[in-house]
Amino acid sequence: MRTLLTYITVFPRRSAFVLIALLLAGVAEALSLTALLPLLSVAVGEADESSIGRFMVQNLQRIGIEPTIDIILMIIVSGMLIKGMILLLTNRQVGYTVAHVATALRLNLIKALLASRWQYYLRQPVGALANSVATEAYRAANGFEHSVDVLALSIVVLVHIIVALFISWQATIGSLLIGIILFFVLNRLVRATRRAGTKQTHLLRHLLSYLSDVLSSVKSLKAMARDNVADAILHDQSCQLEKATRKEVISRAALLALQEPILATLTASGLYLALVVWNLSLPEVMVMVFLLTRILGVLNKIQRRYQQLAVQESAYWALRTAFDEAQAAAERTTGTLAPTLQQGISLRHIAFDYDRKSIFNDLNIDIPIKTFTAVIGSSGVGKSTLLDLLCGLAEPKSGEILIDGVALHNIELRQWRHLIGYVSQDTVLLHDTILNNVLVGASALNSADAERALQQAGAWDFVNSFPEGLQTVVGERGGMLSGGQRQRIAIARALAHQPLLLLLDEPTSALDPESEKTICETLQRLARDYTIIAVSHQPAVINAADRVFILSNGQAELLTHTQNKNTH
Ligand SMILES: Nc1ncnc2c1ncn2[C@@H]1O[C@H](COP(=O)(O)OP(=O)(O)OP(=O)(O)O)[C@@H](O)[C@H]1O
Repeated sequence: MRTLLTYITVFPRRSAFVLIALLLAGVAEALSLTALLPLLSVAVGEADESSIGRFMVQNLQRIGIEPTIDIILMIIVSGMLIKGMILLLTNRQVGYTVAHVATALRLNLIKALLASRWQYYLRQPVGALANSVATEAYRAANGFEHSVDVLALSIVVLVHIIVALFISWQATIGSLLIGIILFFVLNRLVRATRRAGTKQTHLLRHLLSYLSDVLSSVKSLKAMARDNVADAILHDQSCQLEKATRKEVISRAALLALQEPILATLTASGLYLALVVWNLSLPEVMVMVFLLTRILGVLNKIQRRYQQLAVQESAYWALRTAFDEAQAAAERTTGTLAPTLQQGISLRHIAFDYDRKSIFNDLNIDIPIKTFTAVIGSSGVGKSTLLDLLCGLAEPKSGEILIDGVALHNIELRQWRHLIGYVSQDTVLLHDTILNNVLVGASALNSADAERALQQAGAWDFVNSFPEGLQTVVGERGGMLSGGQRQRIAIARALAHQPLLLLLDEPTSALDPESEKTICETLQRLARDYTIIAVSHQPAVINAADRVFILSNGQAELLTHTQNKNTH
């Protein structure tokens, strides 16, 4: 019930549309079948005493239609045709709505995740995210369909009951009692399905997070013949998932199989009472049988839909939890000022911790514009963290980052990031063309910008030598290119939008000396117009830089030229 109400409040307009459409179809069916049986029996002169039959005959006669057999049959057929038409339109609307709900859930989650704090994002397993976006969103959208269906069918059963009460209140009450007994007897199966659905959601998340981790490191695992370790764990998780799926299918099949015989037994008992114990007339019994089957048929349908909802709802709640958590971890954007970079960047007394691990305790760095600064230091000292602080992916515990004298927390963060070109330590390209890899996320740029950036990054010669040129597809994670080629494409990506500040994390670690020299010359040339900060261990980069900072003990020291020479 909670899921049903939540769906309706989250998607009120869509729910109302679908509900009305399903209701119209259901009510058309209820009226055409339930009300026309007594009408038919009145028309053929059977002793049907029901008020609704007489009421309908009188009304037909009032508008000049004599309720003969052929007219009545035509009315029944027309009623069913109208119902069919309404159902067709309804199903179309339901289809559109399910697709819309799935898309909305996906987009909301992706948006919330991308807007979350970097530290939060880092903790999210990629496979679980892929699972949320792909399978959970689809299952949750199906859950939406089932929940609206349950609601619409409940209203239809109410219409059936109201019409039926006019025909025979005893038969109606009897049907309802049987329906309620059936509902409680079989509800255990619905609960079992819900448990299986929740388990499936949980297991699928684990399985897919693990799978994506294994797939991203498959090369080294294969090379060491350790792929069987992954296989064993994946096999175990897949078996558990299979078990949960089996339970769900069994509960679903059991509900379907048990509904009919239990219904038949209860109906037969009712008939026995009616015919033998209460000695009711045959027309009365016929009406009673008809009502029993119709009302119980709809009640059964409700229970089956409810069971389907029970399987799918866990996907919705898992998705909702992921969305709420991502929203709670949204990046705080306190700043409103438009950024400029005409003087320089200063870090003043910066302290920064990861949980309880102190990385910086008193970091002071000045970076004038149009300079090439290299940052060195032993592994794990905090070089990448420094870049994270500069682009606002991490926030200092205390101290200030000043951009042209303005504190970064007073600057509009997205505008500041638009001024940055960033090359990360691990170059992972998209499985797409070189052109799209360079222009990704910058819709205002075109192939001329990509070509210029590739030339600046020293990548144009090899790109141009490919038969497909810019349209060459680079393979999964850029696997069809060498490490150095991938790195140069990543540098081109950072240069494509002509940023003012270039942040490079080990930009030449995968390059041969010749390519490294080209990149360093490029960086020196770019430093005439841009401000460049490069984290690196490579002597070539350190030599090319105008200034070198060494990080140690949570602080930074500017090396003199002689110290610089001595460090390598
Ligand atoms: N998201 C994180 N959560 C917790 N600790 C982290 C996180 N990222 C990095 N660290 C820790 O902070 C320290 C500094 O990490 P950082 O990546 O900045 O080092 P680095 O100097 O760039 O290292 P390397 O030269 O090896 O790339 C490391 O000890 C690392 O384990």
